[in-house]
Amino acid sequence: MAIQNVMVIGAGQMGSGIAQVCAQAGFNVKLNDMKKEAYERGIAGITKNLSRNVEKGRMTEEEKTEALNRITSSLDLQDAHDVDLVIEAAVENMEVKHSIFKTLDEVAPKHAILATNTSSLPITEIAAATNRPAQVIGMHFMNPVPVMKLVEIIRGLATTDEVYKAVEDMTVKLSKTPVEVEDFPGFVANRILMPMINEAIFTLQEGVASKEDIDEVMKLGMNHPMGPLQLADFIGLDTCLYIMEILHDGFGDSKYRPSPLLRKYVKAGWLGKKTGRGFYEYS
Ligand SMILES: CC(=O)CC(=O)SCCNC(=O)CCNC(=O)[C@H](O)C(C)(C)COP(=O)(O)OP(=O)(O)OC[C@H]1O[C@@H](n2cnc3c(N)ncnc32)[C@H](O)[C@@H]1OP(=O)(O)O
Ligand SMILES: NC(=O)C1=CN([C@@H]2O[C@H](COP(=O)(O)OP(=O)(O)OC[C@H]3O[C@@H](n4cnc5c(N)ncnc54)[C@H](OP(=O)(O)O)[C@@H]3O)[C@@H](O)[C@H]2O)C=CC1
Repeated sequence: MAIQNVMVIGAGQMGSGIAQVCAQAGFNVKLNDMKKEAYERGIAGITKNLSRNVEKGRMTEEEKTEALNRITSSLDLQDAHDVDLVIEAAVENMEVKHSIFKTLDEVAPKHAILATNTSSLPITEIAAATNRPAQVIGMHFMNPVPVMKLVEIIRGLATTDEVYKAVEDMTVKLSKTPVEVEDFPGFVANRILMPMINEAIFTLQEGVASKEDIDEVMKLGMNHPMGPLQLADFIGLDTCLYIMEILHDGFGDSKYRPSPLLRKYVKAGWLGKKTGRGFYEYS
């Protein structure tokens, strides 16, 4: 199954990173979002990252221009009519993903693979919105996409070996390392990472230490590159809350209950770095 034309849905922090690495690897990319401003923000971030690569001698100015020329803007899902692979990276919400996958199933060519970058939502349930569940798969990149090596690949109940292999090959072409994971709440990455972040938020809520000190303990004590509260801000507190709710619902175990402080911040619109304020403030 040859993949050349890719559509990435959602030009936020994950979608723009995915579009960047696909374009750098030689794929033609349509970067779709509902708003032109979101696309423009996404492409500005990609341009900045590629310019940094040129400055650092990792690519030439010509290669940068070629990569940018491979990315085109899309504001309409109908543009999926000629793609081989879609990687959906819109908001972490089942209703939104169902609606996107339903439309994609109607529009995309019969052979096209429909992948989702969901952090935690069941692939099998997303696939059920389509008439091609055999061609639906999870392709879970890590943030920041251009830097992080891992992609969790998650099969839905019906995903075929051929589709798995095509996505695995594509991941290697993107210079990433694929790891196969079963369709279980939070997969592997977030089943382990997110309870740690949630526990750090409970630790803050209970006044055990300041946010800076909680982060310092994990950075200096465990050699984590970022403390858990800084990482939560980086991921997005809305996404962290969605993931905890999926774990809580999926396992029915109270150990996954989201911290009330996390809920409060999300209700306040303090979503982390992307909104300028979360546990920390960003200018
Ligand atoms: C929620 C989910 O579903 C799954 C997830 O993704 S969970 C989140 C997983 N990600 C992590 O855990 C990230 C943890 N943090 C880190 O690894 C590091 O702090 C970091 C890579 C983000 C930054 O590294 P750092 O050494 O602290 O800072 P810095 O020196 O500025 O950056 C290192 C390199 O990464 C690049 N970089 C940092 N942020 C970047 C971004 N957002 N986009 C592109 N490149 C970025 C920098 O440009 C720099 O590259 P050079 O080699 O050109 O210098
Ligand atoms: N943040 C992280 O660390 C990681 C996130 N993920 C997953 O990636 C996905 C995206 O997350 P992230 O990039 O952080 O989120 P962002 O909020 O940064 O970006 C999401 C983008 O998708 C847009 N969008 C929302 N609905 C639609 C739609 N129907 N069609 C097209 N675009 C849409 C949003 O527009 P608007 O803002 O206008 O709503 C926004 O521009 C989520 O499923 C998340 O769980 C996976 C790995 C890591």
